[in-house]
Amino acid sequence: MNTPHLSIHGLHAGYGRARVLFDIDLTIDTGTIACVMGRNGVGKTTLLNTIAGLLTPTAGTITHNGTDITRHPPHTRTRNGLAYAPQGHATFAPLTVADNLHLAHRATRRGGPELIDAALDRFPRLQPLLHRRAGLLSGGQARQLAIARALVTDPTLLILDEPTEGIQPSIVAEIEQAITHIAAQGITVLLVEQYLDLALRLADTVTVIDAGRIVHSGDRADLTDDTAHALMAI
Ligand SMILES: Nc1ncnc2c1ncn2[C@@H]1O[C@H](COP(=O)(O)OP(=O)(O)OP(=O)(O)O)[C@@H](O)[C@H]1O
Repeated sequence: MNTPHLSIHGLHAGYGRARVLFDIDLTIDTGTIACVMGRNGVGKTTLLNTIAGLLTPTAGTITHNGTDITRHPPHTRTRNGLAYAPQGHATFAPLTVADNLHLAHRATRRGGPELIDAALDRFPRLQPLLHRRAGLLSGGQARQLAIARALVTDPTLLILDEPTEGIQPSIVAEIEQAITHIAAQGITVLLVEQYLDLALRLADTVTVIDAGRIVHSGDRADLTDDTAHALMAI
């Protein structure tokens, strides 16, 4: 039996008086890929931001690796092995690819320089671009850099918000392969993904959110593609 790596209980969150998430319960086992799905604006990014510590929940608890991190600031969560690649191009545009990786690596003080080599092995497309400014990368290259930046912090939990959004198919396939390898290394992956087919290929568990509440949560293996499509059409 797997050990729960991330446990969320009774989580409520929002922005001021705008309440967005209601009573979220979610448990993710070590080394599995959990996919959170739902239509635009249902609260997926809000959930990830709350887990990463960018937003303080109004109620509930978040436990990572056995530690209650609900009130921990984001940098403490990162030092304890949580890495977050947010939506969009989460890189420092004026810095080179190499400097982006070194900066992220130094910030956490977890592991040695071999982490940078390992991240580049995972995304070989970045290797010849090491001296290019991140702001000059294509959308797909920037997305790979954002995930590589998360990887060099030596995470035990990798959180990815729509890693394939707006990206050409060949790079989507590379990102899919990288996520599979990352989980096979024992890293737990929490993924928000709008592209249903990709999500269903990658996921061990699927959680569907609608209007800030979980409307489905379970093993991917127990979900037929038809049911998945029906859930996403809610
Ligand atoms: N900073 C903010 N201040 C106020 N309201 C916000 C803020 N960010 C998001 N919201 C609102 O919270 C709700 C949930 O947004 P969220 O980004 O979490 O949804 P989502 O499911 O990730 O959608 P998408 O797929 O479009 O990213 C939406 O109604 C959104 O307008």
